[in-house]
Amino acid sequence: MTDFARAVQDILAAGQRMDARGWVPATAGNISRKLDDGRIALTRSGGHKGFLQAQDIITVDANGKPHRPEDRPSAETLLHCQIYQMDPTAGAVLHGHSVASTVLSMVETGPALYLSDYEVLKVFEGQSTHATTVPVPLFDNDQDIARLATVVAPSFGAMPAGYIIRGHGVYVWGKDMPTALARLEGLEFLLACALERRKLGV
Ligand SMILES: CSCCC(=O)C(=O)COP(=O)(O)O
Ligand SMILES: [Zn+2]
Repeated sequence: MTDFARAVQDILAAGQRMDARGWVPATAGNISRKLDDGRIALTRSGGHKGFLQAQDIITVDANGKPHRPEDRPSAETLLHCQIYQMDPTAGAVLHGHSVASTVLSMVETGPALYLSDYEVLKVFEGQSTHATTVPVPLFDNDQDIARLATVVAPSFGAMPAGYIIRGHGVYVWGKDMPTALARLEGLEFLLACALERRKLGV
């Protein structure tokens, strides 16, 4: 099996898993996987990410240019390319639109959400104890993705859990698809906990 064929399998399975958890409503979300030759396999723009088929996965270069000019890659391709560029260890990127990330990022007006004292924090890079605080940067949403990328850029290096676009959703990555999925599950679990605590007022 080729690396591209494996990447297609990874992306289809990730889409189904994210859909099962309610993180990719309607046509929301996008998913990518870096290939051994440096190309990026990612989802086409539009379509439900829980029902992806092999033909819904295309390849772009490191700048987001599709290898086949007729292909229309995800509208957020540049954010995927930026992550691969800023973190050379990244092998997969996941973007979802969960209720918790959407609501919390609109309620919190500061520059970040802070997650403290949860055992699950250990799912993130470099974390070995619950007794810590992990910041999740918040960036205002922008339909100009290139401009949004320039706003996100200075925060790379300080984002062990990924980041959130306000009122939009999360970006998470990892060295491979299983690692990216584990981090997404960890972050979404913690955001759900934070949302519950806000509802309880504790
Ligand atoms: C209805 S979701 C709006 C677009 C978006 O935020 C998204 O994640 C999906 O865009 P894509 O072009 O990757 O399908
Ligand atoms: Zn989105």
